[in-house]
Amino acid sequence: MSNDPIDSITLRLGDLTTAKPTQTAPGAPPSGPAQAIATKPPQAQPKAPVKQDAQDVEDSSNLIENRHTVLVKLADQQADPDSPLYSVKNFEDLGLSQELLTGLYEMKFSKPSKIQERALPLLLANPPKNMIGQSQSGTGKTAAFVLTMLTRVDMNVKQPQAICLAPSRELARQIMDVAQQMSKYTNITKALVVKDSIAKNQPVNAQIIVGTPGSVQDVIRKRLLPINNIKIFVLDEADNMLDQSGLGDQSLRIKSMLKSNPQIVLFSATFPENVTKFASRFAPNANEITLKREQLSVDAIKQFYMDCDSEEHKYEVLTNLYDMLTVSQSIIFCKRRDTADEIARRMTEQGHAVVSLHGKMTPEDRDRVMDDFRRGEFKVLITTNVLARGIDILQVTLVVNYDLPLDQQNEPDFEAYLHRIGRTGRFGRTGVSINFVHNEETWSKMQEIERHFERPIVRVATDDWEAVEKQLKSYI
Ligand SMILES: Nc1ncnc2c1ncn2[C@@H]1O[C@H](COP(=O)(O)OP(=O)(O)OP(=O)(O)O)[C@@H](O)[C@H]1O
Repeated sequence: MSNDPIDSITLRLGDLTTAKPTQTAPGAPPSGPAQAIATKPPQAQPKAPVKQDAQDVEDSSNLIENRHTVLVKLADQQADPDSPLYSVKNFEDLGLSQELLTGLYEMKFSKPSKIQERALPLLLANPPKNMIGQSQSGTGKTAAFVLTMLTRVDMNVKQPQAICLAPSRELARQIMDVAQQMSKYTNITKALVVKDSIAKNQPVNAQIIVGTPGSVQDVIRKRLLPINNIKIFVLDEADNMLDQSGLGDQSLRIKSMLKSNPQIVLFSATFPENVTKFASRFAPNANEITLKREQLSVDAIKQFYMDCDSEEHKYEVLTNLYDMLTVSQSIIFCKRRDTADEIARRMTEQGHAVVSLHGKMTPEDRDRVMDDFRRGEFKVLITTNVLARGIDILQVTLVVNYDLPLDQQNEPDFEAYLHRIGRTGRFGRTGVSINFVHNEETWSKMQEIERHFERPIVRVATDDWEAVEKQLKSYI
């Protein structure tokens, strides 16, 4: 088995002999070398002197130290050909406009990851070609498709030109946030189309649309969103969007309504066999960047399991874990919404700063909870598979599978597992995932997962908390 994704990544190209990289984003002509771009970090505003005690001083120097360490580690990884973050090129070599580059540098993106370096020239080439792109969780797929959507916009056309669909409102909001930041130095207009985000009967004329399938389908059907000028149609978490009966039907229906022959772009960390054929039909003659199964896991995510005696013992182990560890932020995944609520209620009673989020909540509550968690007001988010995919919060260093992810046949859901643990260990950071098993059946399902990804899931004792602390602390 090769550990080098560059050697073993499969790159299937369509006929590129006539393709040229797009040089500019319309309305954003290139000028001058990259060095001319605003690369300096924004100047800190002078503040009135504040009294700091010794603890404060220590904390802020730690922060600087941590950020420095992360950046150094990232630079090392981006220079390591074995890493999915490796690249030989710079963003300036990838055919992006000056304005987008300025946005990127302000976001502290200094070098592309492997998927960005490989996918962007193919995505931006003319005539446009479809793309099926796969890369490990947290390796920067969002930037690849958001930059493509932004580059495809013709500023003279004041109508929607790019649609991106995502499986959850939280992910759609996050993608919109990335698009806002990346396009900060352009005049490109954007609209989020999720439940309750658009006033009733209000037309949607923004150039970039990001949303969930149901809501987007709804505004198109009501003829509130003109689709004659759509040039690019992106499905993030594409395997999920094409597989799930509801989302799959909706995505397919939206695609069939688009008569402008848009470029189809599918991205995900996983493309299980049962959807690859459908994906190829959905995005015909696509350039394909795919990974082998054994390349899917992010090695920086250390995987553990804890042997519990019973369902109730799982809760006890969970609270012991949180009493012992100082985790910056973490996500606990449960199978059912009521389990998520119940654990949140009990842990809150015991004094932990936790919150739950699931599909039964109102959109307003979901947004509030997510925003609070992003701001760090809660350290623990308890949720279901609704947040398994795409959510990017760098402070999350621990993921707990309180219930193992199982599919409708009660078999291990390998894709959900990979996406869940991928909420940590983002873009070169380390992370820990812990699976709770409590009987023969869950233990054997966990072993199937271990065999599937060919990565060890290491046992952590539940009777010697000192040992547990030692074992986990260095990673979290
Ligand atoms: N070139 C880059 N330089 C620095 N940071 C980057 C770069 N590209 C992406 N990032 C950061 O890496 C993190 C992960 O990126 P992103 O969310 O796009 O991953 P992903 O591949 O879409 O993951 P998932 O499969 O979980 O959806 C984000 O915080 C993003 O801002």
